[in-house]
Amino acid sequence: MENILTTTNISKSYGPVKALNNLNIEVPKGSIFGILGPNGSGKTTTLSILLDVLKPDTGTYCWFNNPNDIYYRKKIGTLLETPNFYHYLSAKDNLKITEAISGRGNEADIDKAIAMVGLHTRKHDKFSTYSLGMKQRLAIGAALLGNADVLVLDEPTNGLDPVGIVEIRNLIKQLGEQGKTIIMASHLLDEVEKVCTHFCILKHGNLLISGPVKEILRNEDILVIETENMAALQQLLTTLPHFIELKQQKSFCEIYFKSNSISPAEFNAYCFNNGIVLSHLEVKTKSLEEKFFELTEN
Ligand SMILES: Nc1ncnc2c1ncn2[C@@H]1O[C@H](COP(=O)(O)OP(=O)(O)OP(=O)(O)O)[C@@H](O)[C@H]1O
Repeated sequence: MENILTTTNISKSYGPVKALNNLNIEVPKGSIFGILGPNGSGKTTTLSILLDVLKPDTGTYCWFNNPNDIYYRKKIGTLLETPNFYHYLSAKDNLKITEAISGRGNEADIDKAIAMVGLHTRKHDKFSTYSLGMKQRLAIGAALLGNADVLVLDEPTNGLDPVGIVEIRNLIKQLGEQGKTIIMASHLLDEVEKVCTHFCILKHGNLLISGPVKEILRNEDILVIETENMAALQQLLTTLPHFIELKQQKSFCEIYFKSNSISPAEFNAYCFNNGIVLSHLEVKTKSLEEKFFELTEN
């Protein structure tokens, strides 16, 4: 898959604080790429460098596979902090002002951007009458002006109520389906898991992991089972080469295998043929939360 962005060994310090340490990430075209990390992990520093607001101490980055593309910023819409819209003006008039100040887009783009963020029927209403989610959708609309191919969003659901959060998450997914590449910083595991196709995790400026959400969360298969014959099962598991570990919960247990090593049907048959009857068998995907704590604790 073609990459929209590649970074090579980017480092940045603020005095004694190493905010980024040799960051190497690749963002595939058309992905929704989450930059995940706790407060102070280097997310905003990363976005600021990628948008040329801040210079890295060392390292390089390349947008659109073309290091000589001097117009690349025109193809990137950004939402780094909430824009100051005029409360007494409509969505359309606010975006006209944004367009005039930024020089991005034209009249037709404004209507298109408003339609893309689902504010078409409210475009003549005053900004002050909008819900929080609508206000943030308009901010994303402003980032879309000029028909940006890429959106860079810093914590796009910060400060929103639950309804607003759902609105923004759905909008980001829709824009991804329409072919936009979206790079978003977030400290919410759940958000990244629900919205992103790819992600990386930063901690103290170090990259812990990067790649497709599905692959990272699927490098182990977990089977949740119940049986009355636990002792025999434990004995049997030691004979399976791809068995990793067994975690005993209250009434059931979780069995970890290397990825794609045994299907649930094969495991069930293997148990049955060895005299062990399973009263429950279910496949579990590791949550991003489990993976995150596993990575950050190591
Ligand atoms: N202008 C600055 N001067 C000094 N230190 C800074 C500056 N900006 C950031 N830092 C430090 O660099 C580190 C990374 O900060 P950064 O804002 O990039 O992290 P973040 O992951 O975006 O955090 P948050 O989620 O809180 O926004 C932190 O330790 C922060 O205190």
